[in-house]
Amino acid sequence: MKLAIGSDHVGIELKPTIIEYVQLLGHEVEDFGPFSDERTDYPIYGKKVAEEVAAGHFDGGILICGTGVGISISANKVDGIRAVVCSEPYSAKLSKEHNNTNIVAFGSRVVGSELAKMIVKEWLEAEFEGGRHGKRVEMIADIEMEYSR
Ligand SMILES: O=C(CO)[C@H](O)[C@H](O)COP(=O)(O)O
Repeated sequence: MKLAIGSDHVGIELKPTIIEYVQLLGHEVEDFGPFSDERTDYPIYGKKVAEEVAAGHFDGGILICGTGVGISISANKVDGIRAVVCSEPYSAKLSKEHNNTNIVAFGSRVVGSELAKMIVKEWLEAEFEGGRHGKRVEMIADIEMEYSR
């Protein structure tokens, strides 16, 4: 898979470990910043990665901030994005199988590097099941359409 990754100043510490890990799993990954640990604002990077994924330039995205919450909320504001914030691998796996998530997020203040790797691995290896879940994901898109300007 071709993946986009981004963080904020809190998530930046964990980011190289995750980049190295996904490369080890055989994926290609591009970092959309930040590139220093100077305090910054997570919506910048949530939006950047989400736009890249929504445009079809990448197969999926990985986002890291302190909790994973702000950066995933920001990503979810971009049309076509279904970002999940996870602190355990089960939800990561099911979020792909049932909800066809295209971005996984987590918090570097919440999970350690080993748990983060497990979350990423489960998410990358899972596949959308379609069927009854397809209809529900379409219903999410309908809500998005209803509220888009
Ligand atoms: O988790 C986050 C957003 O959900 C951010 O990483 C967190 O809010 C950053 O806080 P601070 O500026 O105090 O380091």
